[in-house]
Amino acid sequence: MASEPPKPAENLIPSDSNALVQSTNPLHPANLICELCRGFYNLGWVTGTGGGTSIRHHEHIYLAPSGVQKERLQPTDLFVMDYATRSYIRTPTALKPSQCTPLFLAAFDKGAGCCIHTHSQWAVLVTLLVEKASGKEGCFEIEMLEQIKGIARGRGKTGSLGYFDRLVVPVIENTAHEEDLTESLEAAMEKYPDTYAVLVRRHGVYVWGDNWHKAKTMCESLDYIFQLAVEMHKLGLPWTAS
Ligand SMILES: CSCCC(=O)C(=O)COP(=O)(O)O
Ligand SMILES: [Zn+2]
Repeated sequence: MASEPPKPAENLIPSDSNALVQSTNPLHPANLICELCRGFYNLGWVTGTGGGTSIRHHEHIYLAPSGVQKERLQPTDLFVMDYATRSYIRTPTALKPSQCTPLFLAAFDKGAGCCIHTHSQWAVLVTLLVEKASGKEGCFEIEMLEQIKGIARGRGKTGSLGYFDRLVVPVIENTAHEEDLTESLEAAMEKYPDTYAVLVRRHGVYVWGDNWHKAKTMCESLDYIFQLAVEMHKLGLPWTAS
């Protein structure tokens, strides 16, 4: 998806490679990523090209290009990676894969089927408030909100968090380059094995789930909670009882 109209010879891809991304099924990952990114753009989650989403479909990883307007993605813009070998089996001409690729792969290595990265302003503001409250390292913690029930209990566990459960989302420090976040994201995943999200200070959030439906539900629930938390803070209301 170049910003200028393509020259006739550009974006020519062998037809067998196109078969990986062309389907009349709206639930095909290539169609889903385009539809999801349009929705995420309208939520302010992937503004100015940042953020995005990736889906694992059996042995294939579907990835958007880097630095493109995510709301205008077409299925033929997508990269496809073989998960086992980490080699690209579809590479659109003149495009680079998302800088978030190693972070998405970290989520897939934990069993995720979909990972969403947003630059939501609510997520960014929450990381600033956590910084203020507890110094450099920290977690966003909140309890007694109905929407917490939108978050799964943890990997290998059944069901969702309950109203009286505390939601804990680790915060990692931002880096100059997206891919350099990978090590600290993986460390946070190890330290908080039940988490489905990691906030990135002054940057946004990574949210993953067993499939696109669960990842989207949790991302929406978290964004709602982050917004509420910012408003609660402005009103002087605490996020937790203790
Ligand atoms: C304004 S985007 C800065 C880089 C970034 O944070 C990001 O998420 C990039 O994602 P992409 O998929 O466009 O490589
Ligand atoms: Zn980002």
